[in-house]
Amino acid sequence: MASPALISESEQWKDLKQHVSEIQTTHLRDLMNDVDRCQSMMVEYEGIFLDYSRQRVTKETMGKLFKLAEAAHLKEKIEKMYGGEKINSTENRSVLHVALRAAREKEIYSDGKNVVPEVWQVLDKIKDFSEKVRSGAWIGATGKPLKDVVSVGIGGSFLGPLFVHAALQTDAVAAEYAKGRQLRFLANVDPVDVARSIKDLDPETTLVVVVSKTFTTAETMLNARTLREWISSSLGAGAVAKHMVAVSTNLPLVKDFGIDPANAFAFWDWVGGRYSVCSAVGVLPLSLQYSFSVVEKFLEGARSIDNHFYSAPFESNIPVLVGLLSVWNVTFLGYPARAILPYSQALEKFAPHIQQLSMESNGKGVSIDGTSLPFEAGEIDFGEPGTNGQHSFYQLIHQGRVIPCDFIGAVRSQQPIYLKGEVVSNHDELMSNFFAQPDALAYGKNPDELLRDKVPDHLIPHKTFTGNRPSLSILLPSLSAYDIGQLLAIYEHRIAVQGFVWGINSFDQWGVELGKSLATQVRKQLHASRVDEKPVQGFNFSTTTLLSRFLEVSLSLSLSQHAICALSRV
Ligand SMILES: O=P(O)(O)OC[C@H]1O[C@H](O)[C@H](O)[C@@H](O)[C@@H]1O
Repeated sequence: MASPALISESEQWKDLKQHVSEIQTTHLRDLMNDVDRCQSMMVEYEGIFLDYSRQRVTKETMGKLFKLAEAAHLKEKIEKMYGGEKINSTENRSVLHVALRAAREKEIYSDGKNVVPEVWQVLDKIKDFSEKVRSGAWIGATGKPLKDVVSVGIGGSFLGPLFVHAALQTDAVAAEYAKGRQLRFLANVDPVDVARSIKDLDPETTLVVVVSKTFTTAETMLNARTLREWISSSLGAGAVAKHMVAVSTNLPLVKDFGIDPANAFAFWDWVGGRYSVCSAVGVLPLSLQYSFSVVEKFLEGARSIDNHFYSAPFESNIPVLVGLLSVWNVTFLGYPARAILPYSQALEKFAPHIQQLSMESNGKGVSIDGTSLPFEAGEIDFGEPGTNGQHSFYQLIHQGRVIPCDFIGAVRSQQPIYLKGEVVSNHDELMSNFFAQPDALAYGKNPDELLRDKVPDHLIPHKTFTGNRPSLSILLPSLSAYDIGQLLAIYEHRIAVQGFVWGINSFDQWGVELGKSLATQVRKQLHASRVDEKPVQGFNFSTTTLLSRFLEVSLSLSLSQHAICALSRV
């Protein structure tokens, strides 16, 4: 029998819908008393411990979710992805970020061609180039070694590498390799970001890596031209060849830009931007900073999860479990958001990366066949490292809106401190919160308990915690490059699981196009008004008013003065 066009028409979906009312009668306070249930909701893989007992699910719910996964052909979809089928059907592309971290001898095909050899060709090239730069064998135009790197890119060409960089910065092994070197990122087209990214850097000792899958992204290309100007105005146009390299799928445009194709690092259209951190997009800048050997460990970590995701039964498959739980929370329980709460400062850029990964992948309103979805897909991701978040937005999570939370912690700190005379080490202090918060959310505090605590009557409603707020906990052994690779891959695959079950295309992003094309119209208008004093036209009343005001106030600055201002500040 053919599958229904929409997963929401399946019996398994309807069954879960009905099951919601049963779950609504439960409270986590009671569910947590069932040790057998809790035990069944703990999974371990290579020292990564997942505890999802604080989700609003019973064993029966999980059984129904596994049946839903079957109805959605989850296993087949995963196999299609790994098999290089063009599952990104609106762009007619394979989705093969798993090939980016495949072992050298592995075979993964796209369009009938094993892509692994070319992946390793680029990885070998990165290893060779990064070793040359790091050892001083590759020198700048004035003969000095290049110790600083500015990686210019935005979106998927920025957020993943930034997350990994932030995480490796305090890892003892990685930090040792990074001594005396700096890695910075330039993403925003805001000239303020240009100024920040090159503050106190010397073009003579700086290498600029332009990272853009398409090599057409307006922000990145203007930033790249700006840094090209920064280099050539100081060292001469000939210096660009020694101080600028590129990562892209569009090598002809790299050449047109003036970067020697020999210094271009390729990737392929079967790598989505937000899934590209394991391509040269992340591997090149990170290898320049931390050495290829460290980054290779990161790739190996991601690979271990790729194998786990592909082969583990759903009941013990971490990405599948957390993906199904998110589908349950978003679509069946109606919780629109998810908080990413790493109890680790090293993971401070994890939530921003997951925001793009998740919201650009699953923020869709139609099924893969183009049918409007009669249910909500995608979720609002946000987060901050604990404990900072506790002193900020946790109030809302405890007593306001219900937001399923991901608590992420590590057994070992990257930077342990134990002060003599303190009750616990600094890491144990941090982790006390990691263990306490999920129970506070699950159990809450009821009026009877407050009465027993002699809380005055008028404060009881204010001090009551309803509890029954779902969370899951992921405890990693440590935060080495390997662990970071694993964490990344868990979330990449989790998001794919969600999209596969919802029946959407998680690998396109048409929703970002409209704003871009309207910006092109505005850009033309700004140019015409500033250079030829043309009036604002073709926009609605509000935009015309706002644009005219912007132009009137700033028109006194001519275009050339703008250029001078920007460059002098640079
Ligand atoms: O790497 P690029 O081609 O410069 O693209 C950078 C980013 O811009 C686009 O608008 C997409 O929304 C992102 O998915 C992409 O990562």
